[in-house]
Amino acid sequence: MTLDLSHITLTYPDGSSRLTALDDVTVSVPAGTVTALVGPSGSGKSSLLAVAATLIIPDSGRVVVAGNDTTRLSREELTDLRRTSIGTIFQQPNLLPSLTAVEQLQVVAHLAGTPAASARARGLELLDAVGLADRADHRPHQLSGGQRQRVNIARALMNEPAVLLVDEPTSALDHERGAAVLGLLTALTRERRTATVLVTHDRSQLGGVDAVVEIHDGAVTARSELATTG
Ligand SMILES: Nc1ncnc2c1ncn2[C@@H]1O[C@H](COP(=O)(O)OP(=O)(O)OP(=O)(O)O)[C@@H](O)[C@H]1O
Repeated sequence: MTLDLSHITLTYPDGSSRLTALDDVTVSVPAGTVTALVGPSGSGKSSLLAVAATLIIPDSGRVVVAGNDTTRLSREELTDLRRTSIGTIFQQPNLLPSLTAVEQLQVVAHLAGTPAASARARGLELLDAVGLADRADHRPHQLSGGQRQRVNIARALMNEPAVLLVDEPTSALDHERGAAVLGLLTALTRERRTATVLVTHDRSQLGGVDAVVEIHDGAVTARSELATTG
């Protein structure tokens, strides 16, 4: 398993008491597969993703990323793990307006200490993998919404993460572009062997995923394994 969340409980302050956002949630995601996390608004999906990203430390439970038990890591080691092993893709691409597509990717590699020439080569390779080889020198305002989300996906893969965390990546796209982005995410998950978690409201988007975990009021209420090719 490349991502193991076991017995995660998370509470938030709520006036004089606490609100239980996650209640003993266990999810394991093998390399090369996509697990969809579905559930109504407020059910705890984003909280679980933030726990998996090691951005929120749960009250109890264990988060193991690429074999690293994160509860045992120092703050510096966690930062390092996030940079090297976890890719995140959120609803809005959040690209830097003044940088070209390939430069968006190079920044990530630069922060991880990769030499500039190899970062550019890898950036171009990834833009090719997401179908944007001919848009490498375009800035965000020169790209469509779907193309911006593809740059975002390529950027998340720049440091070869073991874990890919994806939150509603198609919410800003029409159905056709959304389906294309999801198809791409599934294909890249298989090809690059990431353990991918996909948060979605939309059940029509579950076609290519390997497993579905349903969450209600912070607890897992159903799980199903679909065709696994990973
Ligand atoms: N920082 C916070 N402080 C207090 N309560 C929070 C905080 N973040 C989330 N919550 C609460 O925790 C519960 C789970 O929220 P979460 O954002 O994880 O749900 P979600 O399933 O991702 O919802 P949505 O689909 O609307 O994004 C909700 O009741 C929410 O109000």
